[in-house]
This record gives sequence, C-alpha cells and structure tokens, in this order.
Amino acid sequence: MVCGGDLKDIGVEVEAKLGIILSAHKMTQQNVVLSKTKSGINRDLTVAQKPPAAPGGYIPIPRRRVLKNLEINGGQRINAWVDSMRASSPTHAKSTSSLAEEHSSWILRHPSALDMFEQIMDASRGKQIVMFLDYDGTLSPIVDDPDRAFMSDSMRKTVRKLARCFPTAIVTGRCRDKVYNFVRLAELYYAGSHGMDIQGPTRDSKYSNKDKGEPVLFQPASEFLPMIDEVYNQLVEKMKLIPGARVENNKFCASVHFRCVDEKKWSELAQEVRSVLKEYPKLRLNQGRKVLEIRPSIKWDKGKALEFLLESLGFANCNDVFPVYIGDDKTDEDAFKKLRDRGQGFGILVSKFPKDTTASYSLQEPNEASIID
Ligand SMILES: O=P(O)(O)OC[C@H]1O[C@H](O[C@H]2O[C@H](CO)[C@@H](O)[C@H](O)[C@H]2O)[C@H](O)[C@@H](O)[C@@H]1O
Repeated sequence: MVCGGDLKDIGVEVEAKLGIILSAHKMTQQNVVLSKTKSGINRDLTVAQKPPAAPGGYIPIPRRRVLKNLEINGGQRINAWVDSMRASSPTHAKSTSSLAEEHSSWILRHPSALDMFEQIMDASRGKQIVMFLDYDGTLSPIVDDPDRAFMSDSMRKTVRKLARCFPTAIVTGRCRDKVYNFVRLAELYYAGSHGMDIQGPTRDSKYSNKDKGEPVLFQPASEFLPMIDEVYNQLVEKMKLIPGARVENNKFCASVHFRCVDEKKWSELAQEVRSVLKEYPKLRLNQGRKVLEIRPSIKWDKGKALEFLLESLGFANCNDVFPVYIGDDKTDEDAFKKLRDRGQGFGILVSKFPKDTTASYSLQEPNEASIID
C-alpha cells in the first residue's frame, strides 16, 4: 500500500488531556495569578511588530554559515537523504514484543501526561498557564490529503474552552490562513509557517488588547516571500514527474509531501528537490512526517515563536508563567527544548511509538499496536 495514514484516533488523548487541564483549572482558580495589571499581559501587543531583543531575536544566519550548510547539503549523497526520509517515516510495523520493550523503557523517561496529571497540576499551581498547540498530528489526525486534515468539532469545542481560561496559540508548519480555516477560532494566537507568521487574536478574547487596535503581527522572514513562491512553482513542475507527490505553499516555507509516493520513487523525489534547492543557498531543508520542508535559513523556529509569544504576553522575565506545548513532530522539538532551557512549563510529545525527544511527557494511543507512520 502506498498511502498510509492510519492515525484517526490520534486526537483522543490530546483532547482528554486538554479537557483535564480545563477541569483542573475550574477546580483551582488559584492557578491563575494573572491579572492584566499584575502580569502585564497584553501589554504592548500591538507594538510588537519588531523582533524581540536577544536571545529571542531574529538573527539572519551569516552568509558564511549559509554556504557551509550548502556545502554539507551539496556533498550529501542522495542515498543519505533517502535513508533519513525512511528513518523519519517508518512504514513497516514492528513486532509487538520489540515495540512493547522499547516502549516501556521510553515511557519511564517520558511518562504519560495523563498519568502524571497530579504532579503537573502541582507544578503549575500559582502560575499562569499558557497553551501552545501544534496542529497536524496533534489537534487533527494525520491523513493522506493535507487539504483534508480537519479537526473534529469536539476538539474545536475543547480548544475554545481552553482559550477562555488561558492564552492559547496554534503553532504550525502550515500557512497561517490555511490553519485558521481548519481551526476557525478567532480568539487564539496563530503562529504559521513554523512560527514565521504570527498573529494575535482577531476577535474578542480576554487575552487580546482591545484598546490598542490592530492585533500583534510578526513576520521575521517576509523578505523570503518571493523566493519561496519561486521555489514552490519550480517544485510543482518537478513533482509532476512523480506520482503521488504534492507540493504545498505554506507562505514562508514550502512542503513536498511523499506520503502517497511509492518508496521506490523517494530517491528520484529527493534528487529533484535537491536540484531545485542547490540554486537557493539561503534556504534549508527539514524533514517532517513524510514531508520535506523548505524554509529560509534564518534562526527562527517554533521555539523562537514560543518565546516571542511569551514576551508579547508580558512574560519575558517572569517566573509565574507555566507554558505547556503539545506537539508531535521534529519541528516541535525546538519548542520543547526552549521550555527545557527556560526551566518553565513542559512539553508533551504526541506519539504512539518511542522517539528521541526533549519533551518531558507523552501522549499516545495505547490501543495502537502497529507503527504505520
Ligand atoms: O507543524 P504542524 O502543524 O504539525 O504541520 C507540519 C506539516 O503538517 C502537514 O503535513 C502533515 O499532515 C498531513 C495531513 O495529515 C499529512 O498528509 C502529511 O504527510 C504530514 O506531513 C502539512 O500538510 C504540512 O504543510 C506541514 O508543514
């Protein structure tokens, strides 16, 4: 079988966890120490148009380092690319016993966020929880067609309730408009294009600043827009040769999907992508779940976006904040790491099988025995 998205229940544990955070919030309103005047929340949201100061700042990668990256990419054999595509997208089921063994040692290091609920709530007591949610594979199931990755109505309801209690942001590799069309909640923050396109709530929210007019908008890679468009068009042409491949324009980055491409064609696909990329030393490549992601070589990622949002919310140098980030992908690791470095809050990895991660906790589908994605 070529197409292989069998994760339809992936949202169930995430929704359960969000529901639990909500009920606990209702029971322990003292969690929320925040008041507009005390924490400075919403302060200057509308003036946050320029990058925050270091260490959260936008620092273009110096030309020398871009070239070095290009040399590494250029020197890399296509086989290595394909190996890495396979490694990050396992397609074969593991045996139940080896899976169970691997899983039990992994779960000791990354306990289920559901089981650790008491400890987590204790740690957040007296602090302002801020929620960061990845979209694909976290709020919506992984499906073959990226245009049909809908979130359920009940998940939407849960996220809406969550946003009434805590500042809540969607942090995604997707184009911001596209993810907004899936989520349709104007009271949230949205960080699209892997955090390179940030917008604050556009509708009445207790976490938006009604007095200041326009919501926060921050786009640290705007100069790359024409380049990404150009690359997107070239990739669309190249991918016409590869059955099942599709290219998605995510505004400040582009995705080449190979979920529905026969594995025998992966090497050809990688070569085509590389042939385009080598003309663009200012762009770099990342891998996600059966997707190659092309993005600007700037030091900006989901971790920086998280930091930017916390700063915009008035929590730059503040100990009474408790950020929670839930995500499923490699790109979410930047945010998990940021939380580790800040020593605040925690990351939760959504995965039904063990993965290298800096997240503290995990959420998974316990009934799933096979690994398909
Ligand atoms: O940061 P995220 O919200 O997790 O977005 C990352 C990429 O997600 C989407 O691709 C993934 O989900 C698709 C739909 O389920 C699936 O078909 C694909 O194989 C996955 O990689 C999205 O389409 C990409 O543009 C995002 O970059």
